[in-house]
Amino acid sequence: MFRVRRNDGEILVISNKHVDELRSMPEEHVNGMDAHVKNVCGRYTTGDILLDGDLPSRVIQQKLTPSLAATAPLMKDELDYALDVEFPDCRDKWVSVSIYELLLRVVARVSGRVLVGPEICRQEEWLYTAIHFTENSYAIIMTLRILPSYLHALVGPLLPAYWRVRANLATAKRIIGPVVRERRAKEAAGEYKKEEDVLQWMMDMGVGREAQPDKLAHRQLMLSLAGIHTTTMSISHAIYDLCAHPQYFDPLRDELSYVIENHGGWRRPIIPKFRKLDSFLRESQRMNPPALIAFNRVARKELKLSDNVTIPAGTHFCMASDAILHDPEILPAGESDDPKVFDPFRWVRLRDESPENAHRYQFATTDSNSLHFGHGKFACPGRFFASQQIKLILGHLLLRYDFKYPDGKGRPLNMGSDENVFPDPAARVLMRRRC
Ligand code: HEM
Repeated sequence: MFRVRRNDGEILVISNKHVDELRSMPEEHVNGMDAHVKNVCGRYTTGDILLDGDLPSRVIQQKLTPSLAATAPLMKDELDYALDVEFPDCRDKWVSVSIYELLLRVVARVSGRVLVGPEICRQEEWLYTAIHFTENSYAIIMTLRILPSYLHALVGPLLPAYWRVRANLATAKRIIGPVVRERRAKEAAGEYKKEEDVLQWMMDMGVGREAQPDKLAHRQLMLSLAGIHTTTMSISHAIYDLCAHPQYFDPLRDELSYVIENHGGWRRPIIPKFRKLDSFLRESQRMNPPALIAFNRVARKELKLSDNVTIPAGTHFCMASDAILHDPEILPAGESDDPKVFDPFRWVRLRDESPENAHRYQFATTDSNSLHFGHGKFACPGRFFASQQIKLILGHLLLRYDFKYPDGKGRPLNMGSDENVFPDPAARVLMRRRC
């Protein structure tokens, strides 16, 4: 157990042997949202809405995740459109691109189809707002974190990004509010076949204030913050890893082609059958995690853990998710004993080893050692959707394009800011159309 000092406060890093007793404690004792709101400087980024109920998580768990197979064809249609409008013409020639920047807009479009629905997901103003809300929020977070907390109230409102976030919120309300009201009016008139999207499910499941159009718009921005850049980073890392280890292009493409041909094509529920791709993504995330720490929680009460460890009330604590998956005692054996070696099919080999492993070790599976999506009550509810979206997009890219680094270039070093890890967004790769 040790403390990490950030300028805005201390975080206690505790052993993951405590995960199982902590993950099921009531949220009045151990709270994930308190830690998120602190991490995203909620008062200044408007992220404090996360403390105002858990409507998005309920909707994702109860409606989106069970409907993943049904949403896949909608996402596929939006992806085909997005690739046509966003990707460059690279037939018969190699073209240099910032794959991160291209993917950001593709992910905003494809996830938008399922989150905000067909009326909104192609509106340029929405795409701009959904993407820039996160960038403006991080500009606030990273500036304020340089300062001690007692200066935040003074400095926060002086930051241009503070006002840009509020402008993004006003735009989201202006775009989403009329759609909510129109859907409700049509429903009242009995002439509306409900859309199958998160906006509609939030309209249906929201209770009291939660269902107000302005609140729904704000929640949609928070979902953009939770899902667009994170998903883009995972796909970018995977492409950077593939270009650094090009011997894995063929096995992944063979699996994709085999499954598509033998299981009815992209419109059928084939994505869970991409087992090598799943394993590759999990290993890529192990090597390039979203953050060095995870399972951020705040103790709302003093916690007495089973081995007499006491965590005082008010403590922000977390676990060293990156170090855990680089610990040779913990990481399951792979082709090498060295945890620094990238072994993308180690997880699918483990899954094939025994029937009880069949559903373990997947990209979206969390356990006490695999914490990059959190674990337990506050674990990322969107991870199954993210997994589907990443495989859909990456699968299409691998079959449609070749990728490589420019001559003399290799994998760009990851970038970091406090605990967060990012792929270099400006790094360039070359791409060429294959078919
Ligand atoms: C690779 C992509 C993603 C990563 C790495 C990621 C990671 C995380 C992590 C680490 C947490 C905190 C878990 C905890 O405290 O135990 C979280 C929370 C959450 N995630 Fe994700 N996530 C991803 C994609 C998504 C997507 C696509 C959605 C939405 C559809 C989503 C929705 C949420 C929500 C609603 C929360 C709860 C906190 C909040 O509202 O911000 N995530 N995610």
